[in-house]
Amino acid sequence: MTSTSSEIRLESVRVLAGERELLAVPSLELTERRISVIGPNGGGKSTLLQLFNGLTEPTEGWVTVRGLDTIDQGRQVRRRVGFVFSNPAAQLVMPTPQEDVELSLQRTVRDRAERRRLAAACLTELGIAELADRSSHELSGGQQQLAALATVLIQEPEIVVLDEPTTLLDLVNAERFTGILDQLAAQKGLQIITATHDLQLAARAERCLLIDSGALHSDGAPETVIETYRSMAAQRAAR
Ligand SMILES: Nc1ncnc2c1ncn2[C@@H]1O[C@H](COP(=O)(O)OP(=O)(O)OP(=O)(O)O)[C@@H](O)[C@H]1O
Repeated sequence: MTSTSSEIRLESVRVLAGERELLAVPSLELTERRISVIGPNGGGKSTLLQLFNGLTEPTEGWVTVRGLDTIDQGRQVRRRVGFVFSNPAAQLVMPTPQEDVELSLQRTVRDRAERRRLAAACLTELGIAELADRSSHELSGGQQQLAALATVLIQEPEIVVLDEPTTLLDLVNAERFTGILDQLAAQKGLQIITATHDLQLAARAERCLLIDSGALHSDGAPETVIETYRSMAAQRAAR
């Protein structure tokens, strides 16, 4: 895995659905290792995240990842940017976690025995070796979330984007998952970008973005941005 810092840039971006504007970001540059994205339901967090690997195409403007255009050079971008969805079942398509992780290696590792070895090592590193050959459908939401993360990490992305990764996790597993993200950023040098309603998780980032009504409302140190979000929520609840 790379240990150099990554960089995502947005310039004059607008995302429209028909006439409706879902997101507008005049200019944004993301270089920090840990970034959290918070904000009210429907504010545009997922839309923003999906711009980072070309899952969503900007209607206007452009998005680049380390100089690569997310649409024109989408394949190269997706090799660098792994995406973990909030619903892990969407990411687990094979009968078992072991097979799913092996599948992620199919294009890059030709030897089947090597794929098997690497997949097992990845599951072990995430502490879920014992789940390798269990039926994915029978795993708990939290176990599925870790298996889904394994299918992304095995591809050695430089950037990992996670859309509400801890919603299915109990306190112990949320804490464990968060520890794994900390480690990936600190030890492996990955850039980790997480959209979350878990403000404790959001606070662990170096930088926090507050997205509201399709716009970047606030951007800075997590404690400041989270405080802004709390005040905004309190005002709206009082209306
Ligand atoms: N494909 C689409 N077509 C039309 N509207 C969309 C589409 N995807 C999202 N939206 C709308 O865009 C807005 C932003 O949605 P988005 O999922 O980005 O918000 P979010 O901040 O991630 O919300 P949540 O916290 O509820 O997950 C919402 O009003 C949503 O209904």
